[in-house]
Amino acid sequence: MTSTATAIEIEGLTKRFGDFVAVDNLSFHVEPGRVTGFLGPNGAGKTTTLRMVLGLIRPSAGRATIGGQEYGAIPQPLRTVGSALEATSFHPGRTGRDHLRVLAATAGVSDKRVDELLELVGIPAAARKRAGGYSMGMRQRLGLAAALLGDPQVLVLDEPANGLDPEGIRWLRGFLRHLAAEGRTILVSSHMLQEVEQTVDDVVIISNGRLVRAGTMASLHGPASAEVHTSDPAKLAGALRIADVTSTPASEGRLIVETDDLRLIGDVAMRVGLPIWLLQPRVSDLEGMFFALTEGQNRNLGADAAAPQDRDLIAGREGGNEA
Ligand SMILES: Nc1ncnc2c1ncn2[C@@H]1O[C@H](COP(=O)(O)OP(=O)(O)OP(=O)(O)O)[C@@H](O)[C@H]1O
Repeated sequence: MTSTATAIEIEGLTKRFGDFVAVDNLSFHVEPGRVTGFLGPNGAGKTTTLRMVLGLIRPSAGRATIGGQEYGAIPQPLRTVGSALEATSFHPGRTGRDHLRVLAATAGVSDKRVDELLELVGIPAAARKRAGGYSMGMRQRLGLAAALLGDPQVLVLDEPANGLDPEGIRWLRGFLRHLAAEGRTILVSSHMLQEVEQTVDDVVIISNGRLVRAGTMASLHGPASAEVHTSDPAKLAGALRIADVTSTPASEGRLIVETDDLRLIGDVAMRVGLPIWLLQPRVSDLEGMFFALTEGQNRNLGADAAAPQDRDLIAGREGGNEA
C-alpha cells in the first residue's frame, strides 16, 4: 500500500441530529506514519465524527474517506482499518480471548494471532477471565487487540487512554508510537490534551462540532518560555542576552524568557547576584487554547454560545489548518 492509500480525508463533514448540529462542516486530513490527536472537550463531536469515518452513521453532508474510499466501499475493511470506539462493548460472560477468537473467525484471522495480540497488549493471563470482571484499562487493552486483529494500516481509536493508569498511558504512548513508526495511520481522540500531548505528532482540535485548529504539535505548541520575577529585570535581561537567551519585559517588573530551561535562568540570575522571586514555565499556546475551550462555554455545559476566545479561535481556523 502506498502512503496516500491509507490517509484519512475529512471534507465538509456534517452531522445533524434533528435541529442539532453535532459536527459542522469539518475538514482535515490524517497522514500515514504519524499519530494524530483528535481533541476537543466533552461533547465536541469527536465520537460522532469517528462513527462517520467508520461508516457507522451516515453524514448529513460531506465525506470521510480512507485511502480515497468511504469505509463501506473498502473491500476488506477489517484488514484495512482497525477501530476501538467503545471500551465497554464486550460480552461480560465471555473471556477476552474468546471474544477475540469470535472476531478473528469473522475476519479470517488465526487463533495464533489472537494469542500474539493478547501478549502484545499485555493481558495474556487476564484474557482467560470473563470480560465482565475487567477493569476499564483491561477493556481498553482488549479493544486495542481487537482493533489490530486484521493487521490494519489504519487505526481509529476513541479515547483509548480513558481509564488507563499513568503506567498504562505510558505503555499506550510507546505502543502507538511504535505502530506509527511502522507507517500506519493513527487517529486517536481525547478530551484531555495532557493525555496525548507527548504521544501525537499532529493535532486536530474541535469544539462545538467545528474545527478550531489543525497542525503539527510543534507548530501549535509555540516556543517554550518562562516567566521570571526579580528585583532588576533589565539587569537579568542583559545577563541572559550574554547567555544567548532572548527575553522581553512584562508587567509588574517580570520578564518573559524564551526558554523553558529554568535552571539556566536561575544560574544566570545567581551569577549576577539577583534574587529570584518567581520562576515558572509559561503555558504553551496550545495549552492556553485548549484551556480556553474547556473552561469556556461549551454547549454540553448548558451554554448556548461559544466563549469569546472560542469564537476568535474558530474564526481563525483556516489560517491554522495545516495538518
Ligand atoms: N444519536 C444522537 N442523537 C442526538 N444527539 C447526539 C447523538 N449522538 C451524539 N449526539 C450529541 O452530539 C454531540 C457530540 O457528541 P459526541 O459523542 O460526538 O462528542 P464527543 O466529542 O465524542 O464527546 P465525549 O468526549 O464526551 O465523548 C453531543 O452534544 C451529543 O449529545
